[in-house]
Amino acid sequence: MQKKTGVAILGSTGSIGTQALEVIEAYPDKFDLQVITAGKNAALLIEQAIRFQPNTVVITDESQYQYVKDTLWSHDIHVYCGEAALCQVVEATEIDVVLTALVGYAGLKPTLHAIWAKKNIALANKETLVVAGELVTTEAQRNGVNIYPVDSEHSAIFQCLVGEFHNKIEKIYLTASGGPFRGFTYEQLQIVTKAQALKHPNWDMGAKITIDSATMMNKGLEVIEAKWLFGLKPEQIDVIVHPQSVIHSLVQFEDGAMKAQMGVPDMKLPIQFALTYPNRWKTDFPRFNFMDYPQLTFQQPDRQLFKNLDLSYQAMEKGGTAACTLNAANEITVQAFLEEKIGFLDIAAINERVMRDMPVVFNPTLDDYVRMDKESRELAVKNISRL
Ligand SMILES: NC(=O)C1=CN([C@@H]2O[C@H](COP(=O)(O)OP(=O)(O)OC[C@H]3O[C@@H](n4cnc5c(N)ncnc54)[C@H](OP(=O)(O)O)[C@@H]3O)[C@@H](O)[C@H]2O)C=CC1
Ligand SMILES: CC(=O)[C@@H](O)[C@H](O)COP(=O)(O)O
Ligand SMILES: [Mn+2]
Repeated sequence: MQKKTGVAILGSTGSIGTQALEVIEAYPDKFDLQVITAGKNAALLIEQAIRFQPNTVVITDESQYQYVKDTLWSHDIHVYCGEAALCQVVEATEIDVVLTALVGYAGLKPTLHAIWAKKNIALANKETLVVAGELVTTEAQRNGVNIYPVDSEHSAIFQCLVGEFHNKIEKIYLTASGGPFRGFTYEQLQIVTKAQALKHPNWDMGAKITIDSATMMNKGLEVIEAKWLFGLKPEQIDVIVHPQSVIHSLVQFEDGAMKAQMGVPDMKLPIQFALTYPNRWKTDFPRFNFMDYPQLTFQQPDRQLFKNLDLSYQAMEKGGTAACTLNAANEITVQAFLEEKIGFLDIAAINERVMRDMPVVFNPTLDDYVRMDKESRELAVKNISRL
């Protein structure tokens, strides 16, 4: 009998995490769920732990540790809490692959620890590569670790590259839905609400990425993610708005041939492929029906109105800690928008100011990233208080 794949899911209570559990549940004889973790949602973590009986659970929010531990006392499950625990639990011998489904900068250190422990990574947490792509990809190479993309666009590119890894990429096109505010004017964007911004036209996702999609920062983060995953230069990465989100992205090779990967917008397929590469396992995921999509359309993104996309290209061109700064500012401004402390257009405006005013450290160490993340957050908070 073939050995089961030992899996750790960091962020099992989120949108990607819960869908990953559906994938795991469909193959009980092939996956061995070792670790699940949550930020604050203790109730769901407990429910998942009882259902899936992993070896270990972590609740990052320390105030909920006793509750989780007491509730799971009769189960043979290790319970830990805090950020440091995330970095430790990924190192367990039984784990083959770590799915990074937590959101934001919090993903960086656990991912690095998993890489240092020589675990393959199924990467949903794009911020890890945005913040520290240089360090993370170097460490992955040094440790012989594969990083399999989960993000739908990067999974699409990766699927197009299977059997083509020896061929040179001329260019890739990342498709963007354009978000809920595609086609809006400046005046309209001035008065959009949090509730409107949280309504993505095609995908049901966590709050932070949904706001990022609305500001097109998500596409900017994905451009940087693609640079590191596929070793591309900025001019080899283009963004095309495709409102239907059916073509998940495209690769153009040196002979001019283009390959695209398409399907209904459903994250379970990219999650599963990241866990089963190079194999495809039979699923009952929804199938594509051409008659549901009589027209697939394309347009240029509006880079003047959706400034975050350009800021991401600028950060990528600058290199060093520039993207770490942009990401930090964006995490603060998105949270402030979600708390209704700033308006929609303030997000990109403050991100731009923080990028302009923060120095850039080149050839950064992990300590440099940690410091620049902290200082960039502080500067973003200062900018918000000045509004
Ligand atoms: N959702 C999607 O379809 C897609 C998501 N992604 C990327 O995947 C990642 C996850 O996104 P998504 O699932 O939507 O996000 P969610 O907000 O739905 O879930 C985030 C998860 O991370 C946990 N978490 C949040 N903050 C922390 C923290 N500081 N420390 C530890 N754990 C934390 C949450 O725990 P809790 O809820 O218990 O507090 C939850 O389990 C993001 O980087 C996103 O950009 C990429 C492509 C598509
Ligand atoms: C599902 C996924 O991968 C998201 O990143 C999605 O692509 C967001 O949509 P936007 O194209 O609107 O950013
Ligand atoms: Mn995506």
